[in-house]
Amino acid sequence: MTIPFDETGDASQNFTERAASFLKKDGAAFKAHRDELEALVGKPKLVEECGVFGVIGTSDAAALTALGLHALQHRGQEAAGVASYDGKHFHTERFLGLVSDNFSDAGTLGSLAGDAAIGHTRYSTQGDTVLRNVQPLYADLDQTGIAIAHNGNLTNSKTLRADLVRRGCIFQSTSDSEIFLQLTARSQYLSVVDKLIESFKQIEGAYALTVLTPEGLIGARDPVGIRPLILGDLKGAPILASETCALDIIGAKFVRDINPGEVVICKADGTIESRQVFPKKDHARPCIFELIYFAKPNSVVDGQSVYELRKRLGERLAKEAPCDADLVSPIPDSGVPAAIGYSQKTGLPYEMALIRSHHIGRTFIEPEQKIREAGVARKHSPNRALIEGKRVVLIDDSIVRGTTSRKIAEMLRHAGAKEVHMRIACPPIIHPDFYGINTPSHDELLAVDRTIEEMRDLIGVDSLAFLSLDGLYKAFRKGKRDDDAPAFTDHCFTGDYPTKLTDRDAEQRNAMVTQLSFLAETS
Ligand SMILES: O=P(O)(O)OC[C@H]1O[C@H](OP(=O)(O)OP(=O)(O)O)[C@H](O)[C@@H]1O
Ligand SMILES: NC(=O)CC[C@H](N)C(=O)O
Ligand SMILES: [Mg+2]
Repeated sequence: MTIPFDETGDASQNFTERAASFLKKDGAAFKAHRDELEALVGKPKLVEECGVFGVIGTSDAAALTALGLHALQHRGQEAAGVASYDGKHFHTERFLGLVSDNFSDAGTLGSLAGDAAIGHTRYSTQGDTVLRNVQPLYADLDQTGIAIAHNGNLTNSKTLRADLVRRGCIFQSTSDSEIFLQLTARSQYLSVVDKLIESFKQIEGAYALTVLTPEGLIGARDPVGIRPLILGDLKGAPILASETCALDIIGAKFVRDINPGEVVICKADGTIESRQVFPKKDHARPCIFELIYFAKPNSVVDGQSVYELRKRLGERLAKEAPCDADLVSPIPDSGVPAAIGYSQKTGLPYEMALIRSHHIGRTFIEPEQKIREAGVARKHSPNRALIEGKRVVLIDDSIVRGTTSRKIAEMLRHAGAKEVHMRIACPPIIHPDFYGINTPSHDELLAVDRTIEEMRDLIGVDSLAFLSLDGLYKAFRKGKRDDDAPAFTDHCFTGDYPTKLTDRDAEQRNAMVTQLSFLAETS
């Protein structure tokens, strides 16, 4: 079988060996950079939005899962894990660090026996970056087992946890995702699928799940469809993944999105049973930030090309906020498609004012501010020869804490730019997120309680403009935002949260247990 990842592979090796060697080559440069960064700022807690994957009914299930996770690495750089099932036993391997750091030897992949596997790359939202929180999480149930990989964040997990602990449940992690296992274990239903579905009835918040059970590979998406989950097919073997880029790497076909509130049960013979466990909605309300930042540009999310959507954001931005400048440059990587759209619409030349190191990942999803700052400084360097004496308009997808924009503006000025302007391809982010993007507090967000002029001054640019909310919806071809039934989960701009926020409300009333565990998180 020749698939995109191993066109240059060694034909004398088996599939697992080729997958391991591909991951090893790809990981070496990244690892070198991580070591360098660690020497500079101390040991980082590697962190990043999670990616999930699952496959059933094929040999090499674990190797395919590791490749899928590698394609989803942009969603979580903190930790990675794979669980497999061989018909009798579950096997798991979970590590802190990148997929390529830990799944690049055939021995590790080979120990994950069976024709079904799931995997997870982690960007932590609840629970520190320690091994006990690394997914897939596994639990023994009555007469069977279950392994689970969760993308998203639950908004009532602390409340449920406190209640379960009072009733004698023993938690093994501080991750919100363990709630699925605890509630599933307590259900009186006979089948694992029914037990799991019963757990969903008590859970609030965002989840896209891949779950491994002896009854099959299960996929589930929360009733709103906040986080993405797709179904694919590899020569009759069902695949579940966060994004289509994970199908491309293994040569699998896209079948369809999993619907909000839907559970699919995939069997080893390729059959797929679908259950709509929450009322069917006309459309999902996916998190708008997936399209703006999280998803890979070559992915297709809810039927739309992420690259094309981001280009349209740039075109719309050009219409709303033109700029008198000599050149347009992206803040790479996520600013690139919008900058292309902005350049094409305005006619200003598209140039690279910043050169991006290929050995450093995403910085926003790093867990600590000092790592984020060092990351931006080492990831981007100015293209002095191009920008000296020029008026530059920089395009980025978003400003969250302002770490990137502040550093980059300073960098371009030092490199001799005559003017530095900034255009942002989404509105100001003024509300925290509780669904899987780690911005749970108002205080961290640059745009909270600041005017555009105050932000401009703080960032240190000559002018600053953001895309309007209407412009965002129009660029995504959704017309004007329908306030009664918005097409997206867009609370970061509007404050309109699509689920209850039980834990947040309890915290505001000071009615919440804040110390989840008495075991030090370093253990
Ligand atoms: O205002 P901030 O808190 O800095 O966050 C916003 C920045 O972070 C993201 O980039 P990141 O480096 O994470 O990823 P990218 O390489 O995909 O652009 C995003 O694209 C913005 O550049
Ligand atoms: N970003 C995510 O999807 C995180 C998943 C889960 N809440 C965790 O912290 O591990
Ligand atoms: Mg960026």
